[in-house]
Amino acid sequence: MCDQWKEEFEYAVQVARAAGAVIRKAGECEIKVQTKSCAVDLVTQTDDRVEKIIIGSLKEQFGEGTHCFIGEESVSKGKPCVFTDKPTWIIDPVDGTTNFVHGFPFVAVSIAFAVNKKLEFGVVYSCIEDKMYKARKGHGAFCDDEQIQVSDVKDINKSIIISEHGTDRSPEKVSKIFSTMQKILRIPVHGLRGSGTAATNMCLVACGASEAFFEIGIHCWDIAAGVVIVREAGGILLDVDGGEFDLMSRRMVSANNKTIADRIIKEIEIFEVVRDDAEI
Ligand SMILES: O=P(O)(O)OC(CO)CO
Ligand SMILES: [Mg+2]
Repeated sequence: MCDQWKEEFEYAVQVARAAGAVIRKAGECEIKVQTKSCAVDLVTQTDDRVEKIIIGSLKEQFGEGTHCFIGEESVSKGKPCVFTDKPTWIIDPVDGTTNFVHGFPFVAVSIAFAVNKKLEFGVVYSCIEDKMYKARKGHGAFCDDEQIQVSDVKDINKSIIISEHGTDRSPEKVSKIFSTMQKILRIPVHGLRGSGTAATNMCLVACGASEAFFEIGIHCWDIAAGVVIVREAGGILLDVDGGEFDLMSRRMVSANNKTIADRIIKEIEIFEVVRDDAEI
């Protein structure tokens, strides 16, 4: 029982590594860029190709009938984002597409697996850095073969906090995002950072480089794998209002401990986003 999903986990690590190699190679050639929801929400042929490779490999290995798949590019092409109790793979083939397009060197493959809507394991392959972050429920979190742990800092004044700006440039949202960031900077914290990939940001919390990462507007595929990695590294997940974390809500605070999380939550200006599992 304790080794349940071990085979799936180990296969996911292999698939993520192979997918990362495809992304690295594609980055050496000319990248054709298209847009999705708005002018700054970018997608490339590599996103589509890598998602097909990942889902194809998983289907071949574990059968199409029993497992479900939520993939960023499939959903953006109209596949409903339905999260059921069935074994479900949640995949972001290229997290940090904008970074990939610009050659900004933080791009990750994110693969998570959930059963009964509970996340069982997560794999984040930061493929330019060649770092494999992975965690299985109850088995700890690792970067390559080294076990990782969140930072033990409790004093917000000694923290580095991560957040991102997202792709929604409506004046109201941009103003709330920057107002929150200003308030956090003025606490003061040691610094505000953002790698451009939510999956990598969560791994930076998991390995103790940052005390917290929060964002409103991220998607389940950006963070699902990171959620397991942060939890297994000893960190916590909360909603931006301090309530229970909900993977489909597009709102998240991940932190090394509750003291840091609560302090940040006090400053977050919340704005509305449409849930990932909303019926459209
Ligand atoms: O590059 P992607 O997959 O669009 O994801 C972004 C946020 O949505 C970075 O995490
Ligand atoms: Mg993403």
